[in-house]
Amino acid sequence: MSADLLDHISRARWFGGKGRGAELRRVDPLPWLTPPGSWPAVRAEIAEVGYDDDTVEQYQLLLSYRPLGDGSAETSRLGEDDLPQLGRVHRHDATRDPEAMAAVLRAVVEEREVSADGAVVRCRTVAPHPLDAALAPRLFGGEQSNSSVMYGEVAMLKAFRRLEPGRNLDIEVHRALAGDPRARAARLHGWIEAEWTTGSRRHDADLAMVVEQLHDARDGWDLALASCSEDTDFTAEATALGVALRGVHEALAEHFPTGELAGDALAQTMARRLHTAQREAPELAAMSGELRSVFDRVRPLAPATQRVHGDFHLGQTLLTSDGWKIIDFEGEPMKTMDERREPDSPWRDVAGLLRSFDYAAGSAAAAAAASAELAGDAAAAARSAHAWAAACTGAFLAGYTGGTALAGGETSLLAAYVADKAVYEVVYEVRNRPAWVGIPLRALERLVDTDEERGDTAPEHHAPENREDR
Ligand SMILES: Nc1ncnc2c1ncn2[C@@H]1O[C@H](COP(=O)(O)OP(=O)(O)O)[C@@H](O)[C@H]1O
Ligand SMILES: O=P(O)(O)O[C@H]1O[C@H](CO)[C@@H](O[C@H]2O[C@H](CO)[C@@H](O)[C@H](O)[C@H]2O)[C@H](O)[C@H]1O
Repeated sequence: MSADLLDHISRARWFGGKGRGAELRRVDPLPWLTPPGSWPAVRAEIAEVGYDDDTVEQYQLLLSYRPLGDGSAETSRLGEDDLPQLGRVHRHDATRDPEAMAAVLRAVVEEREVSADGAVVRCRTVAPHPLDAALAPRLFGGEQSNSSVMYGEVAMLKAFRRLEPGRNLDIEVHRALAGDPRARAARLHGWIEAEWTTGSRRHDADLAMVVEQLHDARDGWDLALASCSEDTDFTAEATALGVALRGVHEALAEHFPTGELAGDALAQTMARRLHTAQREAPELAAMSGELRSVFDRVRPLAPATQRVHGDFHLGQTLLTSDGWKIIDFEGEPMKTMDERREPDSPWRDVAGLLRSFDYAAGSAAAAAAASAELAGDAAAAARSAHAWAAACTGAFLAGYTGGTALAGGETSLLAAYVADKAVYEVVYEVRNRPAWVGIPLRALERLVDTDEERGDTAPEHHAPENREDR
């Protein structure tokens, strides 16, 4: 196994196992996506990474190989190798090698299906599609957990890095919603799937998806943070985002199974998540009694369930020339695939976005406090940021509900999901961005205080009892 591959993985932005004692156990090459004799030769290779705690993860390496001295760019070069089929070659990260990514698109457009040594890779398209092998590839340089490449102004290919068995959730949802005008999601144009064997184990996973490229797409988080920092009105955007989420939920409810959740079980799951979270964030213990009361209020309810986004936040929204679009339907990264597929209450997504407005406020207030000019007036900056978030919350809920006030049961459900999401965020921040952990912790403290004062947990809006529980 080549040392350059471990180096490539451990430095990559998409590698989730940093600092966990990762060991590269094996690398299994899949069949070539390119025809014999063509350069660069491109294929996916599956890296199995093991950790100290005995867990194992599989990552996709998308690699291209070129003859030595072919003058190719050094920026994408990872190392050198001797391959039986190719001889002495340079190995490149294909996602940084435009010719390689052009070859990948050609394989998709031609719906190529290749097999070797018991492994198979199938490229699929969804008709009608605008894909054309001549579209020029351009690496997407933004923040992300996979690797995306844009093709002309038409399509985006997202190569999944950490592989999960079976159908990828993003593909599953985009495929189901394709053509539904309520969906506010990019259209699915194609995907690449694979099956292979390691030892006696058979694996199957999706390697990549190709979707419609959204134009003039501005990231919802960036827009909201800028608006909050400058204290401009974001309520029209928030209302439109509520309308967009409602459309997506209506479409998801039609295309995936629906059901009902026992309130008791929901309260128990949330309480269990809180209990587990306290191991990593002992600060939660001081408010766990009050938070349990918030969860207990959903016990008498029987909320309707359906497929939801599952990890909805401003970073999963894009404001495009065609209005708001919602992306990344892969659910919460800390849940198992089965958990992420489970029908859930749509209030989970509503709560996710409310938490995101609070994050924008927390982040803007922290930046204001840190800036020299405003240091003297940090409390005023925080008040203004929280007033901004409260206005966005009201506007978003109005868009989502069509202006109908929430019923008591809905208010309790929403408050429980808001608290549950903030508990999740505390753990997420402890693990990934310890400097941010104060944002969800302060939100939980406020929620608990408000709950004690009011005897309920309405997130800053009225809740007359005039709607059925959804
Ligand atoms: N269909 C699209 N068209 C244009 N840009 C997109 C599209 N989908 C996602 N993006 C851009 O890619 C970024 C990462 O997308 P995301 O689906 O969250 O990737 P990841 O799963 O790798 O984190 C988004 O923030 C957005 O800027
Ligand atoms: O986008 P991912 O699916 O990887 O989601 C994870 O990371 C998010 C951070 O990038 C995290 O979101 C939290 O921080 C956001 C600001 O950076 C904020 O808008 C969200 O409301 C907050 O939850 C998300 O929770 C996590 O699953």
